[in-house]
Amino acid sequence: MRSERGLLIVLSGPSGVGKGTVRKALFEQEDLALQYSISVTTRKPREGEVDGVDYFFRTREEFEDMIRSEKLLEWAEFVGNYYGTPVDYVEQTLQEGKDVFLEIEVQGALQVKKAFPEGVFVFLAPPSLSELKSRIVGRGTETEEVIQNRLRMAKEEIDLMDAYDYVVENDEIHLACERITSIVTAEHCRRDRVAKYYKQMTEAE
Ligand SMILES: Nc1nc2c(ncn2[C@@H]2O[C@H](COP(=O)(O)OP(=O)(O)O)[C@@H](O)[C@H]2O)c(=O)[nH]1
Ligand SMILES: Nc1ncnc2c1ncn2[C@@H]1O[C@H](COP(=O)(O)OP(=O)(O)O)[C@@H](O)[C@H]1O
Repeated sequence: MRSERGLLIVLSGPSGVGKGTVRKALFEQEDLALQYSISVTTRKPREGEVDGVDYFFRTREEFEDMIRSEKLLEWAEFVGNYYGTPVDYVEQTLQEGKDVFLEIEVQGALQVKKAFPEGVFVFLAPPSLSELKSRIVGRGTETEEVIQNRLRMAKEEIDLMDAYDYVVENDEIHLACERITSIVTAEHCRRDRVAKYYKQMTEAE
């Protein structure tokens, strides 16, 4: 039997570790049936990014309005831009019994943990800091100054690893995906078993 609410899965970790890449690979696995929560950001779209698909691209005024009207489950300012998760989509989708997947930075993940301690928190870790730097540089989307800022933040973020339920190394994309898939499957099993025994106990009362 399946518990009614969906699972909230939060993938976080330092910029450049491969969160976006691993998330895209995970969403190619249809059997997982994860629902991706599209974030709102004030960052300018990169080439090829589409509003409403990659992000909801908004102005700072629009974003601050969303904060004031409590439309965000969490939000953070990251390297000069705002990023946030629309709360209604997450709530509605979990209510429908579907699993919601967030891919967010570390400060936001810690806020979600306070609001949804029952969520599954996964930290994606680089094989090493030098590999992390090569990935950010290799992506070629950031200036040297932004790269230095992101690396500085990465060191602070790695310090917060311990707050997560799981740490998954992103050495190879397919291996990281397999590990996350196993985590989701195991968490479903765990919740289903708890729900089964809970039901038996309440029926026996
Ligand atoms: N807190 C928070 N972080 C987000 C959200 N959406 C994306 N991020 C994170 O913001 C950081 C910067 O994202 P982005 O500018 O797209 O760069 P990239 O992920 O490094 O390619 C990444 O660590 C994202 O995971 C969100 O809704 N909330
Ligand atoms: N396992 C991996 N091995 C080698 N390169 C990777 C791996 N995962 C991601 N990358 C590369 O690292 C760079 C950063 O990945 P990205 O998904 O944009 O990171 P994030 O979303 O965490 O900022 C990209 O160029 C991507 O192709």
